[in-house]
Amino acid sequence: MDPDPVTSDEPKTTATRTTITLPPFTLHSIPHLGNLTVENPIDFSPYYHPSPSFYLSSHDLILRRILFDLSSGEALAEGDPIIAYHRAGPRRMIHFPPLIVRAAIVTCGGLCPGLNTVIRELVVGLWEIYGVRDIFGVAAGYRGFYSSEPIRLEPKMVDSWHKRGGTALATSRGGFDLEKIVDAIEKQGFNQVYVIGGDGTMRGAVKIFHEIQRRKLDVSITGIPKTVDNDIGIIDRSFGFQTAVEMALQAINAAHVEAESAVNGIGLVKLMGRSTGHIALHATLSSRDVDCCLIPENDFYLEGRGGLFEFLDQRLKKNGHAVIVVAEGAGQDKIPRTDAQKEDKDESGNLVFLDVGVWLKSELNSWWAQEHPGELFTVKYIDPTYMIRAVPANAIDNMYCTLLAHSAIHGVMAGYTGFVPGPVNGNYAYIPVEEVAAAKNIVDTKDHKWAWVRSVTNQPDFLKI
Ligand SMILES: Nc1ncnc2c1ncn2[C@@H]1O[C@H](COP(=O)(O)OP(=O)(O)OP(=O)(O)O)[C@@H](O)[C@H]1O
Ligand SMILES: O=P(O)(O)OC[C@H]1O[C@](O)(CO)[C@@H](O)[C@@H]1O
Ligand SMILES: [Mg+2]
Repeated sequence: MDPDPVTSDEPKTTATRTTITLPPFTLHSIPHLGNLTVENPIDFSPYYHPSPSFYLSSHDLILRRILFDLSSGEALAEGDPIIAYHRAGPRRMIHFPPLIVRAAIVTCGGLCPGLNTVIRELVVGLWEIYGVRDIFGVAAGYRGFYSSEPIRLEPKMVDSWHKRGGTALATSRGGFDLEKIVDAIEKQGFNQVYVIGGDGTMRGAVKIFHEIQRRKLDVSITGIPKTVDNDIGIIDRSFGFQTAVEMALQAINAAHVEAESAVNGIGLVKLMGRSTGHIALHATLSSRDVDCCLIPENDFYLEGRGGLFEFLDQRLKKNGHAVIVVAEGAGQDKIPRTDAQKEDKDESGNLVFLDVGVWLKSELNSWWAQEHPGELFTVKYIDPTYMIRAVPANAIDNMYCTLLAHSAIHGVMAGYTGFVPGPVNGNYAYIPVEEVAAAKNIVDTKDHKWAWVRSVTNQPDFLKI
C-alpha cells in the first residue's frame, strides 16, 4: 500500500516560501478640534462594561486596499501608496462635554431607504450613549439652515422613524448659500453638524468645513454618505442600495411575466442610476431573467451587426421574449435633445435626463415595424423610479444605518471633524470628507463582476465591428 501522502515522513518535494515586504502605508488622518479633557460617559453607564479593547485610538487603522498584484511591485512602491484611515468607534477621552452639545442634523439631495433610520439613530445615540439633550433637525436640506427654525428632536419623537421611508426632516436640492449656512450655524450655537447626503452634499460639506475652520469655530462637521445610486467612492457601498436592488427585482419580475405572456414580448425596466449602473447591474445579477443590462459606463448601439436590435431578434427567435434593464443615465447621448433640453439642470446643477425607457420603447417599436411588418410584438415598459427608493430600509440596511450613525457620533464627540464615517473592506473608518467628495464609484466593466453579468445575460459587448 502507498504511504499516506499527508502523514508520511518522506518529504515528496522541497517547498519554499517567498516573503515579500509591502511598502509602508500612508495614513490619511482627519482633522481634530484638540482638547481631549472629558472622560467618555460610556465609562459611567450602568449598561456598558467596556473591556480594555473597547475604546479605539488614533493608532487603530484600516487599510483601503487589501488586494495586490505583486507582479508590478515597483509601481506599487512608487506611485501607488497604500492608504490607511483611522478606525471608527468610541474614544476613551472626548472633546465635547455632552451638556454643551447643540447638534444639528440635515438631509440633502434625493431620497434613499434608511434616511429616517440614520436620523433616528443619531438622536437616540447622542441622547442615550452620550447624554446629549439639545438635538435639532434642520428642515428641507441646506436651505433649511437659514430659511426655517430648527426642530427639536428627542428619542420619543423619533422612536418609530426607522419604519418609514423618506426623510421626516424633508430634503431638497439647491439652496446652498455658504455664508448664510455658516452664519446660521453660529447664530443657532450648533457645535455638531451631521450632514446626510450624496456626492453633491459632500462637496457642500467640504465648503462648510473650510468656512468653519476659517472662522475658527469649535464646531465639528461630519458627512454621512447617502446615495441610492451607490456612486460614492471609497466606502464599500452606501446605505439603502441593497433595499433599492430588492425593490427593483419586483419590477423585473413583472416585466418578465408580461414579456413571457406575450408573442414576441419585450419587458423593459428603467432603474435609477444617474451616472453609474450599480442598481441595474446588481438587480440583473440577482434576477437572472434579464437578457440585457444597459448602464452608463458601457456604451451601446441599436442597429447593425453586434447591436441591440440584432441581439433581441435572436433572443425573440430563441425564447419568444426578452427582458431589458436600463439605467436611467445610459444612452443619454443618443436621445435627441432640443437646445433647451441640453441646458436643463435641476436646482443642484445636475443635468436633467430624458427618459431612456420611453425613447428605447419607441425605437424598438419602429425597428420591429420595419423589420417584421405585420408580426405581433409588444414592449411593456415599467418605470419604477421612485418606488425603489421611497421605501423603508430592509433589515441589513437598517443595521448598517445604525452603525453609520453611531460611528459618526463617536467621531464627532471625540472632536474629529471634516470626516465621513463608512465601511472600508468590512470595517468602519473615518475618511477625510474632501477625499470622499472627490471620489466616484463607477461600475468597472473590465472586472469580474461585469464579466459575471455577461455570463448571466450573454449579451453583446457592443464593440463596433
Ligand atoms: N459643488 C457643490 N458645492 C456646494 N454645494 C453643493 C455642490 N454640489 C451640490 N451641492 C449642494 O448639495 C445638496 C445636494 O446635492 P445634490 O442635489 O446633487 O444631491 P446629492 O447630495 O448628490 O444626493 P443624490 O445625488 O444621491 O440625490 C444641494 O443642496 C446642492 O446645492
Ligand atoms: O427626481 P429627483 O428627486 O431629483 O431624484 C432623481 C435622482 O436622484 C437619484 O435617485 C440619486 O441621485 C438619481 O438616481 C436620480 O436621477
Ligand atoms: Mg448626487
